[in-house]
Amino acid sequence: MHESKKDAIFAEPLTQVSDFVFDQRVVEVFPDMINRSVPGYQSILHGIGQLTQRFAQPDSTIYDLGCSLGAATLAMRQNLAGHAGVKIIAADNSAAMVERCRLHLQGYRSDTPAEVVCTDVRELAIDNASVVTMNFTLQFIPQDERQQLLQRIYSGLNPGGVLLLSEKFKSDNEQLNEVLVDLHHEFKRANGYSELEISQKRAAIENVMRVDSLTTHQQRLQDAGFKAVQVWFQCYNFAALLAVK
Ligand SMILES: C[S@@+](CC[C@H](N)C(=O)[O-])C[C@H]1O[C@@H](n2cnc3c(N)ncnc32)[C@H](O)[C@@H]1O
Ligand SMILES: O=C(O)C(=O)C[C@]1(C(=O)O)C=C[C@H](O)C=C1
Repeated sequence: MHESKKDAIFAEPLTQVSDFVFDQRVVEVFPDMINRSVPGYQSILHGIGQLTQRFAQPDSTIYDLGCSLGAATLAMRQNLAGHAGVKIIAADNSAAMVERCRLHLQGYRSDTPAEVVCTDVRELAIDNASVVTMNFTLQFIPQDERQQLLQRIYSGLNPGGVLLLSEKFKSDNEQLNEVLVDLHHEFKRANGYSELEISQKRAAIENVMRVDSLTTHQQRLQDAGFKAVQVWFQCYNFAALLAVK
């Protein structure tokens, strides 16, 4: 995944920055983009693998919602050897992502079947699930539809099943939020992004990626019915939560 082309999508000055879309151009540079943009991305993938090994139930389905190129699917699949009757359904509504994801998964051998479907996750039936992963996807769903989606995920999970939810978030404290945003920008600078790239990317995602506070996420998960919720990873304004049914 690290050997992808370098992300230079926002490197040149744009007269008008359009809303960010997961199109073919993004597909080509996505592994580089996400590794240089999300602090702890590789650690989160590793943790998703570990948690999947623990919580996957025999003869159940595992979901990767907003799978992009299948990084979380691969992390989960590598940890499912010996889990009988488990299959993975990975879903994304970007046709370009889905096409490349299918090719990518073919490059790895596994006994766990993985199907990649091109659909809006809000339309996907979730059933007999033991692990549902949303690795930086909920943030792209309109805020007023997030509760309903979480509710559907909860209903599709078996007792003891888990939701693995990773999100960029904002702090409830305005001053400390600025600190977190600043540390994240420093991280991007250290990874070779220029001020122009950072500010143009920020403008591009502003309207399509609305972030909530961790308090809001925790409250929603509780309201959906999850009996236990735990943050298991955090770096600056990026966090991963484990919610158990
Ligand atoms: C930041 S990427 C996710 C990264 C990926 N999960 C990983 O671990 O590498 C967000 C993905 O969610 C997808 N997405 C956004 N809204 C969606 C929706 N309503 N239904 C399905 N996929 C969606 C985008 O196409 C994109 O591929
Ligand atoms: O680049 C940023 O500032 C991000 O917020 C990163 C982020 C994410 O959080 O999912 C945003 C969009 C995608 O390109 C990949 C990563």
